[in-house]
Amino acid sequence: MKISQEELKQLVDAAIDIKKHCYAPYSNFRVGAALLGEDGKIYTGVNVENCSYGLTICAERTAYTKAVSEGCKKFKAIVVSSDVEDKFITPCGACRQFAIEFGDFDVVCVKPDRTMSASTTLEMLPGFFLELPKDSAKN
Ligand SMILES: O=c1ccn([C@H]2C[C@H](O)[C@@H](CO)O2)c(=O)[nH]1
Repeated sequence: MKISQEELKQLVDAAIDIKKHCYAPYSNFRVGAALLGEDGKIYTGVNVENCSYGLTICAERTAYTKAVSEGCKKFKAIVVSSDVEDKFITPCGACRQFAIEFGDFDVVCVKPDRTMSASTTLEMLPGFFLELPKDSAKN
């Protein structure tokens, strides 16, 4: 992992704490995410569900969207937290594709007891699709 133990601890704390803001009345499945930008800031996110179920946005994509809209597009790591105690909950396919758009960085899944499983965006989506527009450096 490229981040320090102190950064990891802060991300784990934030990912667990932010679950209190989840809006998951349909699944009752809470997910919290904490994303560390290369700007040093932590961008958190929660899953936000909708009565039209397919409109639901995952915690991870909430965090990426918050970061980008606040001017940060480069990331060091994301920590994903759920309430599931007996296995690690890993990002869904949509969140993996959303993440790889922003390059290769650490992805850490954490259980309520703070045990962790570490991976990277690249490991999680081999053979990914990515076609950046030619003038993407400007954006
Ligand atoms: O990586 C994931 C997978 C699922 N969910 C959310 C979506 C939905 O609200 C609930 C159950 O799928 O969990 C996330 O936030 N992140």
